[in-house]
Amino acid sequence: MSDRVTADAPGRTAAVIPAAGRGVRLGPGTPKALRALNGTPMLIHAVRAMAASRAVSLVVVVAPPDGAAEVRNLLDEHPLADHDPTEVLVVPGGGTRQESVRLGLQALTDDITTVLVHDAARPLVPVDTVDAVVAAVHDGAPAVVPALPLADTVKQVEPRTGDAAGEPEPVVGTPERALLRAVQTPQGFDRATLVAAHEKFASAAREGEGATDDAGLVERLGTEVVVVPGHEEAFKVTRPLDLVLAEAVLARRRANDGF
Ligand SMILES: Nc1ccn([C@@H]2O[C@H](COP(=O)(O)OP(=O)(O)OP(=O)(O)O)[C@@H](O)[C@H]2O)c(=O)n1
Ligand SMILES: C[C@](O)(CO)[C@H](O)COP(=O)(O)O
Repeated sequence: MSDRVTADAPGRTAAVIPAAGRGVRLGPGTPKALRALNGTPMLIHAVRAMAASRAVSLVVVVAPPDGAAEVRNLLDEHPLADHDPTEVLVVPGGGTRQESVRLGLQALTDDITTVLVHDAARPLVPVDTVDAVVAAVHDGAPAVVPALPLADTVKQVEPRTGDAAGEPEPVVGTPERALLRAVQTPQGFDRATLVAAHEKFASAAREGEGATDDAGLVERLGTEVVVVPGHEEAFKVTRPLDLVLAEAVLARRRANDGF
């Protein structure tokens, strides 16, 4: 457990964990957040990653819309350590990530002033990254994202749709890589800023014009978002090969730490 961030900031810090996705890109099966990594559901790893920060005293898990009871049972079967005071709530999610986060925000207690939003699909984020995000919010940034430089060159293309789907896509540009960052979670926010963004743009999600991350909504408000260093182990489990990588990271941790 890190001691970089202590509980002396004004108000409490909560983590909302959207875990309501199906995991279509991972392939058929159990909803992604409930699939096992080293025998433990991905969601449990993500909850433990948030609870590892001494700053986080409340976790709100956003379950699949019809899966809140199953997720509650799973959490009860995998309790946090005896001395860990973190409270864990479960609420049902929505049809998009944005909608799920909005529903999770509604479960926050009044004394929460700082909110992290962390994908269940990023189960291995190290506590130092969590604490760096919290520290930046406590230092006054209304919105903070952890991010890494890109390893690949990125091309902007003209997507092929309809009858042309599958045909080669014309390249229309190459953004300067040094100016790009691959954004991870947890993203951290002043609570009022994040809630205002989600309330203002709630209908955008329903109309297919939602944001793929929470900071994107805050940007639409015109509020500054800043970047802190992310971590390679905070990668998102999206496709089958990511499961192999996640198991390898856990094996390396076991070998290094004996946990
Ligand atoms: N309606 C949704 C969709 C996604 N998520 C959550 O948002 C996070 C990031 O989404 P992603 O990795 O895209 O997960 P899925 O939507 O499950 O994946 P896919 O797009 O492959 O179906 C995940 O923790 C996922 O559970 C959510 O809470 N509610
Ligand atoms: C929030 C996020 O993980 C930041 O990189 C990402 O945008 C989630 O995207 P997805 O489409 O839900 O995979």
